Amino acid sequence: RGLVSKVTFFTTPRDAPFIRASLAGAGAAAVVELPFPTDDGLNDGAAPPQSMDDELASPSQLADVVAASAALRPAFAAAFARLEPRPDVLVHDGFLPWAERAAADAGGVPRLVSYGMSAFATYVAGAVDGLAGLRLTRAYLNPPFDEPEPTGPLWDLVCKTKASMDSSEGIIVNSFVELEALCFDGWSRMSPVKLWPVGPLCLAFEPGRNMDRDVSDWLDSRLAMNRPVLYVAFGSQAELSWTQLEEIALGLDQSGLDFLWVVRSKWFDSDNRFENRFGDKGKVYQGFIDQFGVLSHKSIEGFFSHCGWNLVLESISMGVPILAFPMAAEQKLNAKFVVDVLRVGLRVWPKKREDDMENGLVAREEVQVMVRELIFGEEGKRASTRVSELAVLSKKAMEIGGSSYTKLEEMVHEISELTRDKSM
Ligand SMILES: O=c1ccn([C@@H]2O[C@H](COP(=O)(O)OP(=O)(O)O[C@H]3O[C@H](CO)[C@@H](O)[C@H](O)[C@H]3O)[C@@H](O)[C@H]2O)c(=O)[nH]1
Repeated sequence: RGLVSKVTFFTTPRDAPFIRASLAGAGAAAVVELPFPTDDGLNDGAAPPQSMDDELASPSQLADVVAASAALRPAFAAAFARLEPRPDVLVHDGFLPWAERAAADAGGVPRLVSYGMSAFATYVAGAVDGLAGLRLTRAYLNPPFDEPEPTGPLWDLVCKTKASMDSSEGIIVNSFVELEALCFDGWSRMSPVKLWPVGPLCLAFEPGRNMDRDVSDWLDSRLAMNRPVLYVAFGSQAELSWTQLEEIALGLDQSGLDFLWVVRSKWFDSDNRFENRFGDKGKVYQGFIDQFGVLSHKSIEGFFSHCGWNLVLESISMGVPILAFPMAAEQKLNAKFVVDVLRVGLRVWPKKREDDMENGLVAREEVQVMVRELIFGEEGKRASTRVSELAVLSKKAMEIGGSSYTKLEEMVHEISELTRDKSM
């Protein structure tokens, strides 16, 4: 929108087509590809995935993927040094802490860190003080963060990430002031590094551009019959046991609701135990779907999901209440925020069973009762009203003069001042 004159994206050849497609029509944006080195074993079969979008990637491999990405630093530094004119700012993902040294080596280029989590989770990760009216226990954290003295590769990664954020000029958050006001206030009391909420970024796009015809036809048919649809998707990285998948399948089937369920390819075994299983009421989709498009469809009245932060924002932006089934990363915190703070959703709870004492299963009865409560129950109705209000606020935030638009302007202005001061 004319705030920045030139942007260069650095990415790997694997992700470049996706970045280019997203930038179509975005004007002065260039893409530079940085291939992974081939002589360090990264490309052989035993190597970790090179992206968390990889079908093989699991949350436990995050630290491996990040460590592998450090091999890109020499190529990045060389390409960065060749940029003309010299860049005013480097924006990098929070999970690339090696970018700090690259920026220092390039003569101290100021950095902004783009961090994928909510302001709430970002605040909790660094906070000493609690947030008023909110009770959190270690049960809302996943290993190793629920330990009194965490250790291990994930802990080390989070410490490095935090250090690179603390030494940056600011942190870009996909959120908006009105959604997490309490957390932005709490953060500004705790840290001199500014948080810049410039989202929900999904609203920069028109939803439904890449909808599969088969999916939109099926959703249209439900709308025509006035049958609400529950959308079910647990993200690309969820690791669900067969037993748990079966409980979900039985619960959905017994709920009598119409549902669209996106499943990972690896969940399809040779028996194809999900395809054609639910008849006309349950559509199973295998692979990557246009999720934002699905959420924007008028037939969708609830989202049963793992509560990754991006989908939480997409669901809120489209006014769809959430049934939370948090699994990995900071998803339990997101679920807490969605259910108890924003009050735009409900949550399923695992039941301890003798055969699964460690994690407990979310049982079919729980699934059946809670999906119906979300769509038809009193609590679901309240969540639906509240999420519709937040959907309006989210769109206002992204409009010209809205809070996220204004924050973006302020951020660019501050960085320009900083570079001007440095060059004087
Ligand atoms: O078939 C699919 C699957 C995903 N998506 C999109 O991909 C993104 C997925 O992001 P998110 O909802 O945050 O889920 P994860 O990929 O699981 O996110 C990881 O990263 C998030 C922060 O960036 C954390 O909040 C999560 O806990 C962590 O699992 C969203 O925009 C989805 O709409 C699709 O469009 N189609």
